[in-house]
Amino acid sequence: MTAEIISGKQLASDIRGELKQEVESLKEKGITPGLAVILVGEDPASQSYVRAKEKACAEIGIYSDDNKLPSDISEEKLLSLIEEKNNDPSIHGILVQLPLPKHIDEAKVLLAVNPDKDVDGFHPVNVGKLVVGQKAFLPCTPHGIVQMIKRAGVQLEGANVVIVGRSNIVGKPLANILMQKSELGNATVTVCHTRTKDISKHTIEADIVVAATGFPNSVTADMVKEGAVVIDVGVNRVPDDTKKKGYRLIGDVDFDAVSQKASFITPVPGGVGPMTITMLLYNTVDSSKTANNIK
Ligand SMILES: Nc1nc2c(c(=O)[nH]1)N[C@@H](CN(C=O)c1ccc(C(=O)N[C@@H](CCC(=O)O)C(=O)O)cc1)CN2
Repeated sequence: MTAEIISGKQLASDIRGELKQEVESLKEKGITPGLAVILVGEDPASQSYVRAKEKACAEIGIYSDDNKLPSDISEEKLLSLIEEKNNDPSIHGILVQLPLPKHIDEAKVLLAVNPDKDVDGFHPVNVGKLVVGQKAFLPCTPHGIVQMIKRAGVQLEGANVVIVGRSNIVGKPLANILMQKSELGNATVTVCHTRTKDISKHTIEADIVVAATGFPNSVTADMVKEGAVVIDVGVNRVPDDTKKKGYRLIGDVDFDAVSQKASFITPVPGGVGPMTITMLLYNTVDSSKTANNIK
C-alpha cells in the first residue's frame, strides 16, 4: 500500500481563503481582528515561526501587533506588556511564542494572558474548559491535526488513536479533544511517552498514530499496522550542506518506509506546521467575533 498524502499546506490555504472572506465581512462591520505576537529572544526556529504567523495575518487581513523583546528581558516587563495587551480593545488574541528563556517562568506568563484572548489555548482556564467539554480556544496544533484527519474523510468515531508524546502543547490537548463527545472526538485514545514500556505494542494496534516525540525516525514501519493513518508533528532540523539554509526538515516518522504501509500520512514540511498557524488565525477571528457579540 502507498499512502495518500494529507497536504497541510493545501488545507491551510483553503481554510485561510475562507478566513480571509470572513475578515473582509468583519471589516465591513468596522471590526479588524487583532493579534499581539510576543517573541522573547533570538531562537532561529521561533523567529521563523513568528515571521510566518505575521505574514499569515497580513495575507488574510488580521492586524498583527509585533513585539520582539530581548532575551534578557525581565519577567516583570514581559508580564506588564501582556497586561497592556489584555487591556487593549484592538487586540483580540495574544500569543507568547514558546519556549521562553530559562529565567522566565512559563506557567506564570501563560496565566497572565486574559483567557478570553488566549488564542493559543494554553491558559489553565481554557485547558480546564477543554477537559470538561466546555467551549474554549483549542490549542492550534491539536486542532489542526483533527481538522486534517476529518477533512481527509477519516472516521474518528470509535477509532483507536495512539499519540506518542505527552507535551502540554500537543499530546495532552490532542488526547482531550479526541476524547470529547463531539464531532471532533469520540475516539479511543492512548497516550504513550518516554516511560511507556513498549510503545510498539500500542502503535501496532492503532487506526491512527500521531507522532509528537521531537525525535527523527521515532515511528518506524514495523510500529504501524497496514492501512493506519499516520500524523507527523515533528519538525527536526538536520544539517544538510546541499541546502541554502544548511539544513533540511524531517519529521518524527520514517516517512519513506511508513508511507509504504499507511493509508494516509502527513508530510514534513507542509503537513501539520501550516495548519498550526491556520488554527491560530481561526482562533483570532473567532475571538474578535465573540468580543463583538457576533455568532
Ligand atoms: N505560542 C506557541 N508557541 C509554540 C507553538 C504554538 O502553537 N504556540 N507551537 C510550536 C511552534 N510553532 C508555532 O508556534 C510552529 C511550528 C512549525 C510550523 C511550521 O509551519 N512548520 C513548517 C516548517 C517551517 C520551517 O521551515 O521551519 C512545516 O512543518 O511545514 C509552524 C508553527 C512551538 N511553540
